[in-house]
Amino acid sequence: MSEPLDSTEVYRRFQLIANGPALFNAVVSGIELNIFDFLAERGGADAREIGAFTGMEPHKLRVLMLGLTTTGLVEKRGIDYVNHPVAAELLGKNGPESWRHILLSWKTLYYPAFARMTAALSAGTNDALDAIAGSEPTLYERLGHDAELARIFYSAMSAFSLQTMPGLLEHLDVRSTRHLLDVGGGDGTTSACLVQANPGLTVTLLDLPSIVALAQQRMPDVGDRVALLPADILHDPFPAGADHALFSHVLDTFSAEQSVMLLAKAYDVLPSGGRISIYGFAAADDETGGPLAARLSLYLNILATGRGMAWPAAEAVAWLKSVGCVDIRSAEVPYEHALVSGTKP
Ligand SMILES: C[S@@+](CC[C@H](N)C(=O)[O-])C[C@H]1O[C@@H](n2cnc3c(N)ncnc32)[C@H](O)[C@@H]1O
Repeated sequence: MSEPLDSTEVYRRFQLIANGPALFNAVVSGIELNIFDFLAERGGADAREIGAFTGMEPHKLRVLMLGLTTTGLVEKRGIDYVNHPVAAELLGKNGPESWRHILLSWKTLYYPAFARMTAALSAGTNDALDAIAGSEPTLYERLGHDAELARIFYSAMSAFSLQTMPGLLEHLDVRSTRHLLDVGGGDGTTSACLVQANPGLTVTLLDLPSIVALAQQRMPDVGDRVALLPADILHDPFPAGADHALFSHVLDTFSAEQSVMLLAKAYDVLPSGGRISIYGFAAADDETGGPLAARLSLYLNILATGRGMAWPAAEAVAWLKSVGCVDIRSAEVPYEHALVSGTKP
């Protein structure tokens, strides 16, 4: 006898997906109302105490706590609510690496755009971008018009970079690197972590002028070890002098043709023995998952740039080969990431 459908994993996942937008927003409300930190600080609290803290009307709080306990992120023990260890770790702390920044940015930028997915995919353009001020073709360029949106976006980007940094620091081989080019280095989170972890290393970060200005404000003090260079990486030449080029979470925002062109530009300015590393979300090579890669790929196509995806690692390997690299290595890293590196002979 076949298994009843409602006891299958796919059915359980279907229910989670179908009810997901409500539960996602309940978690965001928990963040915005500081419920996770309140529970973290106190080790737990009952509805009356949470009500006094949030100022919420008891019935509305009851409904919100139903949503939060349904996610499993908050547990009920007797009359007390406590954070599950996952909530305590990812949401209960308010540092720059917190998942709070990621969820708040998904609420503000991603999910309004996802409601327009069919139209954007059918049109073949990132149509959802028309909700963001400006006339430029990509989200990154339009963020230059809205300082608050840029802050929300880069707080999330930085949090994700910090969440995935241990994988990068463990697998990126910079033992023989003197000077690294951080291509599309964003707000400098990655550059700063790399120079802090590798005492002999200096970095030149390339990004759009408005993002370089943001990096100037947001980067921790790393002395003169990170140089910031405003550039349009598609059109401006790459500076000479580096012996390693890193593309961290960058090629996913470009088409395959543009990615190969960018890798060739990096290859051209590197000396013999120089390395190119590609780091980022990677869909499974057979393109059947996972969720982080699928979400990012959809977001890129309907909103951010209208192209690109969480490229499978096998594709990045082929690109490096096509520009002339040898000794190409690929490592799977947590958070559905891959690091693919090659050497210029
Ligand atoms: C997803 S972010 C990655 C940031 C950083 N490398 C990291 O790993 O956190 C992609 C970056 O590429 C930059 N970028 C996109 N198009 C660009 C262009 N044409 N010229 C320069 N930078 C660009 C964006 O401004 C953004 O900072």
